[in-house]
Amino acid sequence: MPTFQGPKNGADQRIGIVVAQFNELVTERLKAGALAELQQLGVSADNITVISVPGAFELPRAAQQMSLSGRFDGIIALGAVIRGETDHYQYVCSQTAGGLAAVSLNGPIPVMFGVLTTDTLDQAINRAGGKVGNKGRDCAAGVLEMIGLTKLLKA
Ligand SMILES: Nc1c(NC[C@H](O)[C@H](O)[C@H](O)CO)[nH]c(=O)[nH]c1=O
Ligand SMILES: CC(=O)[C@@H](O)COP(=O)(O)O
Repeated sequence: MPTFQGPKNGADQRIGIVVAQFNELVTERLKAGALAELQQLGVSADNITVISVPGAFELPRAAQQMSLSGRFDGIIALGAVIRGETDHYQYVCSQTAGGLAAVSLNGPIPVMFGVLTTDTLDQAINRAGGKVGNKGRDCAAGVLEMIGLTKLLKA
């Protein structure tokens, strides 16, 4: 049975990265991981645009503007939502995830969900280059694959 997997070669791919500033101790590490992986996969630094937003809740709007600009082939959205004392966490997580999913589903290009949603700072750091890995790196590899699939299935 044939299965399709998009190429992970980044040559000529134009990538938008939108990063939340909230918990920047974590999100800067996610960004570094994404940039390192994109470079290793052959994406030119000239083809990467990074923009920052205040927090995860603002990621979907920025991703939508990037998606509709026509200037990108794929988007990586990075953030770190860490539970506090109230139920605010639930609203931020659900609206951020739902908003980014809608931009990816309804827009012309793929959007990768690189938003950590954790109970503690340690859990977030462990997933931003610590012992569990780097979600930014994961999203970088994934966005190239999704771009390849998008182009393959559009053809
Ligand atoms: N608590 C966290 C937030 N909260 C801020 C929201 O994302 C948003 O910027 C604000 O409600 C204004 O619209 N953001 C994170 O990224 N991470 C958090 O842990
Ligand atoms: C995820 C959040 O918005 C959270 O950091 C806010 O903290 P708190 O619930 O203690 O106000």
